[in-house]
Amino acid sequence: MTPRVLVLRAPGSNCDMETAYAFEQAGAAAERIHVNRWLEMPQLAGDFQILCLPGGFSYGDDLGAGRILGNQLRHHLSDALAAFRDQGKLILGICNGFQILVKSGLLDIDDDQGPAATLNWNKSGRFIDRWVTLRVASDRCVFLQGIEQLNLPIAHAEGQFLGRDEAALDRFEDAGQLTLRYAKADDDSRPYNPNGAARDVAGMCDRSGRVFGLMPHPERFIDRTQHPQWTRRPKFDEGDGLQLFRNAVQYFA
Ligand SMILES: NC(=O)CC[C@H](N)C(=O)O
Repeated sequence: MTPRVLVLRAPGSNCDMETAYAFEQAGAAAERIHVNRWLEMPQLAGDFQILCLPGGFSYGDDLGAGRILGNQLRHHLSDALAAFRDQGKLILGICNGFQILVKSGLLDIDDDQGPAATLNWNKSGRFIDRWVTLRVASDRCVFLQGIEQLNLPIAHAEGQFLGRDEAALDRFEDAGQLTLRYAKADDDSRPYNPNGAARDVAGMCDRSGRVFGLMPHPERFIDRTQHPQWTRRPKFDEGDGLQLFRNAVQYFA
């Protein structure tokens, strides 16, 4: 079966086309749909197997990155999203999409005291645009199956993952949710954790492993020529990000 992907657009999304392209390269059929169409017709998600929240600056990052779209999902599309999750489907949030997922309540972050983790401004207080090395830290996440290490670009201002306290981080860790971490690379002397994230977290999943959000951009490394050093590296076939999308497609095979 060819899974159908709903790539959700909102005012300020800017990675929706690349993300739809990445899913198509991996064998899915992707459609970009504006959030206002989904709000008019919540049942339209029933025709899709994967929901993807792409990167960008939804609603201009007003009130904090991802806050407004996260609230729209939480308050106006909660039934449609709960049905989507309960049917065993997949949800992926990339960069701004991760910020939206954190604020939407879909990542099993909230407890009886409210959200136990958030994405804060980068420690440097600046937007950071560079490549990072990542390692997969648990086998919980559907999207990361069979992947150990990745090289991907980041481009964000509000990407510092923080837990409410160490106990909250321990709970996520024990559940295998802190799946993707920034990692040291031998050939790179820059700080390996670019934004000061707690426990080097670059991405996390929900307890089922079917909802996943990450700050780096896998859709920006599909083809090997997208890597800044592709002519100097030993020959390789494809970008590191492609396998992540392929894993999502293969989940429905
Ligand atoms: N690339 C993106 O998705 C940017 C995310 C967000 N707007 C930030 O700057 O933090």
